[in-house]
Amino acid sequence: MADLIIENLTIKYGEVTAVENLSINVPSGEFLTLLGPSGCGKSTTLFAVAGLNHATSGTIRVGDRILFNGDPKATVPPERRNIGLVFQSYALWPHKTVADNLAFPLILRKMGKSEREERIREALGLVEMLPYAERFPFELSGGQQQRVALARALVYRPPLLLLDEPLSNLDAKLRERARVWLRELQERLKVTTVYVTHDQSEALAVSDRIAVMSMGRMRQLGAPREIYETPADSFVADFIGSSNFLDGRMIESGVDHALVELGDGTRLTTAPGRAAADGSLVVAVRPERISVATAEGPNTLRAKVEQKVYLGSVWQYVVRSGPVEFRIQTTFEIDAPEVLLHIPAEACALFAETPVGN
Ligand SMILES: Nc1ncnc2c1ncn2[C@@H]1O[C@H](COP(=O)(O)OP(=O)(O)OP(=O)(O)O)[C@@H](O)[C@H]1O
Repeated sequence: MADLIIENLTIKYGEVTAVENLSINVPSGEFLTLLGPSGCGKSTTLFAVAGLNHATSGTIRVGDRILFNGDPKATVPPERRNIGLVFQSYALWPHKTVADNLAFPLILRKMGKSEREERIREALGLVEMLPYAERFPFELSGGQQQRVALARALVYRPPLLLLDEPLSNLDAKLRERARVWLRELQERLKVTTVYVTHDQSEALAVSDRIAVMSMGRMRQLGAPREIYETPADSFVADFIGSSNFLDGRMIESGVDHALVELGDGTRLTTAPGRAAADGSLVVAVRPERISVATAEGPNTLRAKVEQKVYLGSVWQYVVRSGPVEFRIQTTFEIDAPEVLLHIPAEACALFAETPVGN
């Protein structure tokens, strides 16, 4: 298996800069996810690694092997990159059986019949599809077809596996099961994997690390928990999970804490952070981190309950304190028109700007 190294990758389509100065190092055996909203450049990045589009500048290497460095003579064509690729559409050949679908990349590599048969058996065994070897794609469910597509990508034992929204054609239940299974398989094979999705819960569930992208740039790279709990900016705080963004101003900025004032005059002690030059800031706080308090104290505030929605496992509310409106979440029902809330200091991240980007 091998490291994937992307350095200063820029990809332009005429006036559009789809990817800008992207650098990521994916160590051997890692499961890295490119996560971001539609159009942020995830697929363009993945396609550049596969050699399916023309990068403008930068370097792409697998281990010591240069795949792209801007010099056309050094660019390795896609069929010689030896990368396993799985797309959203399974792209199986409809007129070939499952076994023949897997045989094709091996025939291209001029592999002999007996070795081919052994590899096909091994790959179908990995994805638990061995009994279906002689079926045609139309005789399989969507989930089974996706397993075959994965087996076809793995059959020649590539050092690098690229997956572009591979589960998005599956229904929600199957999708959840498939991601657990996919992650287990990847851990077993230790194949370096780059996974593209716009689904944050999928990214949090399967990845060793996540690269959050917006408008062609990487906003944050880190382990799922790090991305969720300490977002680098307000875009990440907004895109991963859900956050309240409360306008305020900096009263006191310390090394290990800050004191801010919200629009209703409430003062909150928060984690340290930045304000804009004029002292204005936004406090990002996740609905599930706000709790109902039993007595007034530091970081408590009284709010009117304006909306209530039952979501099955939790209740969600919109509450208001003066001009400050935010969402909270509880596992029990609040019946009163007013509620006393506690916002823990460590649950408050400060940013100089409200979220921008897509
Ligand atoms: N062949 C192309 N010609 C011109 N612009 C393109 C081309 N392919 C992609 N783009 C543009 O590049 C940007 C990034 O597209 P890309 O497909 O990488 O986004 P994405 O994050 O994968 O989105 P999605 O989740 O919708 O697939 C978009 O603005 C898109 O319109």
